[in-house]
Amino acid sequence: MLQLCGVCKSFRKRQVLQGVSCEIGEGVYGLLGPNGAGKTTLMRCVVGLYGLQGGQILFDGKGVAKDSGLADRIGYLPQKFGLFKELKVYNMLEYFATLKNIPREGQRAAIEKSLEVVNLTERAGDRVGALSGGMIRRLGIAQAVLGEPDVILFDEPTAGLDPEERMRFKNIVSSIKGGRTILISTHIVEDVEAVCDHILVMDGGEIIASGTDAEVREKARGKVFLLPEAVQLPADSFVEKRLEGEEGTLLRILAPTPAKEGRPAEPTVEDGYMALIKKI
Ligand SMILES: Nc1ncnc2c1ncn2[C@@H]1O[C@H](COP(=O)(O)OP(=O)(O)OP(=O)(O)O)[C@@H](O)[C@H]1O
Repeated sequence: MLQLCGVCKSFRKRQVLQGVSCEIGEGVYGLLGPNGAGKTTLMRCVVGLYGLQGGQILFDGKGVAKDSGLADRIGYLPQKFGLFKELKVYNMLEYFATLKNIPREGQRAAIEKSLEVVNLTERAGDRVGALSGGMIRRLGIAQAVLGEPDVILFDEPTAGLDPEERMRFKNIVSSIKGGRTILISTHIVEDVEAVCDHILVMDGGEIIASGTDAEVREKARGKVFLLPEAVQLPADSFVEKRLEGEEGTLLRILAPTPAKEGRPAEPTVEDGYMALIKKI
């Protein structure tokens, strides 16, 4: 169990995390937020890369910063995953296994397992530089899951991936999720919807909502409408989509008050997220 208690982080005088508090237990958690919300900063605090200006982060009741053995129980895929392009895939994972203090005699089995998880077994002998972008991301995932850590953090794991690779990522998460904590940061709702048991919505350095996908969806209940394109939009509304149908062109909008000439629509998780972010 990870417990974040009033976590504050500043860069010079600029406070980026405004006292983040939440509990992250077993299961898959999606950390959703727009660019600049503070997701990467929060993850970097959890893995101990940043010191805090206030609050604390506890893992199974112990302070993350104080227990040096804790880092070995956390796997992390950073947003920008540094590479040694000249190394072979297997040797790169061997290097990470050593950094993670996996005993020498257990390294081969651990590396083979992680390559299997990400479906890169066949590429173990290839140079890292010869892999495609999607495969490189999978190699990053392989190093994060190496040694089967209790907590795994994925920072924007699907950014820039094609639909097939995004699907593959979701399958990987489903295959490794039992008995551990997985936190996935993204601004793409669709990527967390299918795999996450719990969603944390972050904005302006704060967790502004926390709940299941059904609970996030409910945030937009009574605020989603379909209305003809020609009709004047209600004040403070936000157009989500343009749809072509038998009734002509319709706009799917989020609005704080019922739209005249519009009919209510069933909210999605994306609607709930947008309602929270746009404060509708
Ligand atoms: N090392 C740093 N020095 C100064 N400011 C920083 C640093 N890292 C992040 N910030 C600032 O903190 C804020 C939050 O950034 P962060 O990268 O954590 O957000 P994010 O939610 O991960 O966004 P994105 O989805 O774009 O990656 C931004 O305004 C950013 O400019």
